[in-house]
Amino acid sequence: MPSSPRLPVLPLPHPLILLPTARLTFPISRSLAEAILTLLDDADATQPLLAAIPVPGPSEGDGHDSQFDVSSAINSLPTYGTAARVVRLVRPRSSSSPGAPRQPYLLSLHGLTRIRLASPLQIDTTSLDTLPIHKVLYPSAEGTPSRETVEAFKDAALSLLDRLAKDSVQPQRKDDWLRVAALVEDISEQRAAWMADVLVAAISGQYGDKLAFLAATDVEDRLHHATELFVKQSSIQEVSKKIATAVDESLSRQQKEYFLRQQLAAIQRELHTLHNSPGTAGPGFGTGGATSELDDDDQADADDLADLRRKIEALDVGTEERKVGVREWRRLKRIPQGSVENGVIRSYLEWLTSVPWPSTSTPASASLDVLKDHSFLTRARAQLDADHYGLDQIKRRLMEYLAIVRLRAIADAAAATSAPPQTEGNGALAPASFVDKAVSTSHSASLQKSKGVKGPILLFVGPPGTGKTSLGQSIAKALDRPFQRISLGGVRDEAEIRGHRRTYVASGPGAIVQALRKAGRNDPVILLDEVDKVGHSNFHGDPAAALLEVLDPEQNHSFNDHYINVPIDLSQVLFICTSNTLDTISAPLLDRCEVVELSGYTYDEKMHIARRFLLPKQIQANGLSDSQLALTDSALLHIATMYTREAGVRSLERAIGAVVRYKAVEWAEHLDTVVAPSSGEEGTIVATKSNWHAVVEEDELEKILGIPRWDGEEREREEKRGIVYGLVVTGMGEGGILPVESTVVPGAGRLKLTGSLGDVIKESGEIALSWVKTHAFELGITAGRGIDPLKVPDPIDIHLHLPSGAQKKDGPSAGIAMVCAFVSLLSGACVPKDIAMTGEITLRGRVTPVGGIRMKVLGAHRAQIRKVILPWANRKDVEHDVAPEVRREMQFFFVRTIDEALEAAFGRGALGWRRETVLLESRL
Ligand SMILES: Nc1ncnc2c1ncn2[C@@H]1O[C@H](COP(=O)(O)OP(=O)(O)OP(=O)(O)O)[C@@H](O)[C@H]1O
Repeated sequence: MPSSPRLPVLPLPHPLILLPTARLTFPISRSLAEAILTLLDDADATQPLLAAIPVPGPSEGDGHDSQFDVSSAINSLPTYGTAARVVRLVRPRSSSSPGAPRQPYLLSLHGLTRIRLASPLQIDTTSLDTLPIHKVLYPSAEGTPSRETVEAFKDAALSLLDRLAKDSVQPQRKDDWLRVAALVEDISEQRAAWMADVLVAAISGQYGDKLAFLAATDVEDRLHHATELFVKQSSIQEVSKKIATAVDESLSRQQKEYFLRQQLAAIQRELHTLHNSPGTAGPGFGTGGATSELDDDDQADADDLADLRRKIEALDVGTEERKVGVREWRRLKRIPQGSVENGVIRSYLEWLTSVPWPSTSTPASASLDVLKDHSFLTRARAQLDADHYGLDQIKRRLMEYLAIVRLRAIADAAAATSAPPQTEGNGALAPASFVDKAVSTSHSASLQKSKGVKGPILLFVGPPGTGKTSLGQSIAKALDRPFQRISLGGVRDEAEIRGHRRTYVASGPGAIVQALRKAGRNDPVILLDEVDKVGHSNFHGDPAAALLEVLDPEQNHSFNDHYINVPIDLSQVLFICTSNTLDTISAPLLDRCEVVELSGYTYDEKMHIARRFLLPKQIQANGLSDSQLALTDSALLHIATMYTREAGVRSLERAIGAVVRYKAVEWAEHLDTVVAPSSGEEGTIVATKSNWHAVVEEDELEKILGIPRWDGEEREREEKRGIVYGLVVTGMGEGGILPVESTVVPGAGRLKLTGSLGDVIKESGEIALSWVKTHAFELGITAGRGIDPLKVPDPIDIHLHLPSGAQKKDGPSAGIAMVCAFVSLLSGACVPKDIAMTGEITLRGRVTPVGGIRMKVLGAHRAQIRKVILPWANRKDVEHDVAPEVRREMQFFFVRTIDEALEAAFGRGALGWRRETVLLESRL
């Protein structure tokens, strides 16, 4: 070790640092190189020594020698550094071309030992051309570190070396680290400090940490610094390894999948050419070399993509749908084929392009031509008549509706033609056309149009099978537009109408978009079936609110399906709603609709419908002809009255279908038995008709349809104390009769009500009993005024029951039936079994009007009831709504008070009235 206390000082450019035992090569300026050359010359044979002093950056400066400041040219250097031997100075090669930049000189130093500058030194590090000679001190000889410090150092060093060896990709490097680890394990305590210098110089670490390590002259201190540095480096190494592995894994999975798919495609191509080459019949492929469209996946895929591209190109430039289509197409191209994301985007694009946008749908002129035609209304009427029997009022209403649709469309078209001409956009999907221009399009024109006056939205209300759906179909046929039906029964989730957002797995568009796609036009007739059964606000959103948006002419020109996520114009769609009842339809929805009531058919109408529509339809559907099957009128009526008792004709159609099928089987068996096996020609079938019974009589029906369902109903209906018949409308909108049964049980004057009754109907029961109690003396039930008939002579309870206990019942219209039941029960008089009644009562004894009269009267007629007691205020309903043939066959009593109702029910003088009553009877 040289003993000279003065050495030339070389500041190392930031962030270089030279530790004892390490070697460092770095570029220096020409002037500095010349200064070092002079040193070399002076030193003769020996290699000259330098004091290599690190020049810290601003962040590291303060920790050690605070005078250092890189921003100024004159810097105070730290007072610690390394004595280094100049190993080599490389002169740059002179360049052949004159203008080329000169290569720098390269200086190699070998660190020997730590030194300290005897006094602080100020130096200009930016323009250094001489090496200042300065007095240096060699720190005192190193001592031996403590055992614990050395152990901690070894542990940290070994774990770092182990990690470095593990993470090394090159085997040679791995071996090197392991060899160093072996050395560290065997190192003695005296050599630990030296080992620390070697290791810290060899690994990468933070500059600040290394500076601190260099500044530590005390051995113990130095080992602590080294231990810290190793621990820190180990964890950095571990984290970076983890990140690298994670990134690597995800990348390699994608790449692997991509390569495998490519290979698979290549193998399939090879196999395909192999099987298609002449003379090679592939084993196990059956068809030999024959090509099947199922084999050529690649081609089909390419065709699909080309088709998709064409469809996007067909969208109008500047429209939202086009912009989204183009954006998604670009994404599709970026994502590897076969990946999940690719499939998701593709199916989205397929949906997007299959929506009938104004630009891609049938031109509006086509449907306008139909409407403009002078014979439109006549043809529409003919269509309605051809599809439906009767329903005169409804057909008249529909004709009005169609006339409005026509006038509106013609007025809209006139307004559109007087608007300024539209600019046509370039439809090609060439890259240049991807730049969407803000051109006005036919889409925006249609948005404009839709702001015109709106026709009403029809709502057909009626029991099942009364022709609501088929009326919708007839309207579509009359308008020559596609018909789509959306069933809303049981829809609880808004997404079923509006679609799921694309973030959902397996998301898709809602019912409206699906119907539009099936229709293939933007102006179909869409029937929203069973709007009364759509769910209301819940945690799945509010389907009723979504429906409101669809039906609201102010909003539906930009309907937003969550999946498609591009506003869709529904203003050209004709919506028709159907429902069984009005009770459960939300008020805002009802507000947007115009109600058309279909109450049900009389037996007479059913006979006509059956003969003209249902029977021919079933005969044709079952492969027979008119000459092979006929039903007598009495047989048809028997089916309608004894096997079905519904407002509509669906069960009737089903029953007729059953009869036709039975006869079809008989006909087939008949053919088998009479046609000789040798004569299998057509002519022989005709010849056998002579002994075939084509006509179905009434008495055959039991054999075919089983025991009549309603046979015993009339017989079972009893004229019994405490029982009267009320009139009801079921939840399906169907009218009918319902017995009101009451009986006396021992008790304490209470009223017991059963039969799934709601609050309103229970209150009716209380009112009825109170009225009867109040008038018990006048009615001859009690011997004196003020006597409670439920307490005197014996304390009793009254139990009132409405059968079909599983069905919920509510409403006030059973009021008079309950009064009659109580009066009958307490007086002993009976109400004849052919009388049914409906009407709400008040405590003062008035009878107030009720709803559903038409359905109730028709239901009563079907149930063979011939006398009906109704509130006086419902007189007009009967006159207007009930068919004349039904009115002719029935007797109506319109009553204003309970007194009148009792007289009508029990008959004049049947009750022991203790006062004069006035009966206002009216017969229609
Ligand atoms: N007036 C009629 N003339 C001819 N056929 C009719 C008539 N009314 C109903 N039908 C026939 O009855 C069957 C049932 O009718 P449809 O399906 O339209 O009933 P709906 O009222 O829509 O019932 P739902 O409420 O259950 O949907 C159809 O085959 C229809 O053609």
